Amino acid sequence: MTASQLPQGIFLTFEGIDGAGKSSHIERTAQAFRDSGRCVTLTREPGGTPLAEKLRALLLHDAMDPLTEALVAFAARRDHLVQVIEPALARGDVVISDRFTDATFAYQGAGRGFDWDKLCQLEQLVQAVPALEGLGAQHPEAAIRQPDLTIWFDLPAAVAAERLTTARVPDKFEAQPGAFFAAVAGGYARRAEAAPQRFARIDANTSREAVWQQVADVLQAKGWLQPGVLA
Ligand SMILES: Nc1ncnc2c1ncn2[C@@H]1O[C@H](COP(=O)(O)OP(=O)(O)O)[C@@H](O)[C@H]1O
Ligand SMILES: Cc1cn([C@H]2C[C@H](O)[C@@H](COP(=O)(O)OP(=O)(O)O)O2)c(=O)[nH]c1=O
Repeated sequence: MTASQLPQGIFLTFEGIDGAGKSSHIERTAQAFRDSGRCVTLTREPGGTPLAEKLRALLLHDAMDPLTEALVAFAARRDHLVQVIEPALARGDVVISDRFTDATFAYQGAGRGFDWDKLCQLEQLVQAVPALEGLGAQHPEAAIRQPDLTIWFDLPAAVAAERLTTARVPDKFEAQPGAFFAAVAGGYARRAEAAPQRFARIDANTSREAVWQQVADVLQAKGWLQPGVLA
């Protein structure tokens, strides 16, 4: 199959505070794309490559200042982009990542208070990829790799905290107080406001099936999936 015969790759990210419900729907989303005949690369951040997974362990468990956290997160992202995401998109895969750069803005920016403009500089540096070189002249936002769609599971921090009390042993971030997650949620809202064409907000404060129906409606509205595979 020549390059021109490959399907157009799709880059889809799931975002939201810990406990918002991302993991509960990401595999079902991947399977819906597989059932529609697409190859899927299902991945996560921080992580997705052996090196990025080592950096994940440091990020989730070692004490760091916000700049250090941001640099570790973006270092993991660069390896993830180069080793996994870009090759998968070039093959025409549907890449579904549990978290991406919006999480860095939400957690290190809004949650930890790190400078938003400096995060934008890191975003421009790390997400510049050969496939998009030269596109920035006409459309600056097209100059770097960004998700085609970000599904944002929006949930009040207090509800997320209730869901997590028995769910799992908390990592460094999950052990943060409620006010931290309220700030993180605000960070996601700020990113969504700045890029409304890229974000689809899901009201995650409802039943699993009602959340799934919202996800299915978004994917169907994009024309990426037909109703039959979303049952
Ligand atoms: N719609 C929902 N209503 C109630 N509990 C939920 C819902 N969705 C997920 N959960 C539960 O909340 C916890 C966190 O869900 P998870 O999908 O792991 O969230 P995330 O991946 O965003 O951290 C899990 O125990 C999960 O079973
Ligand atoms: C991608 C990313 C994640 N994080 C945080 C958010 C989460 O608390 C944590 C990743 O954990 P999470 O995605 O919730 O995985 P799990 O379901 O295994 O807990 O890392 C950042 O602080 N910055 C980032 O750039």
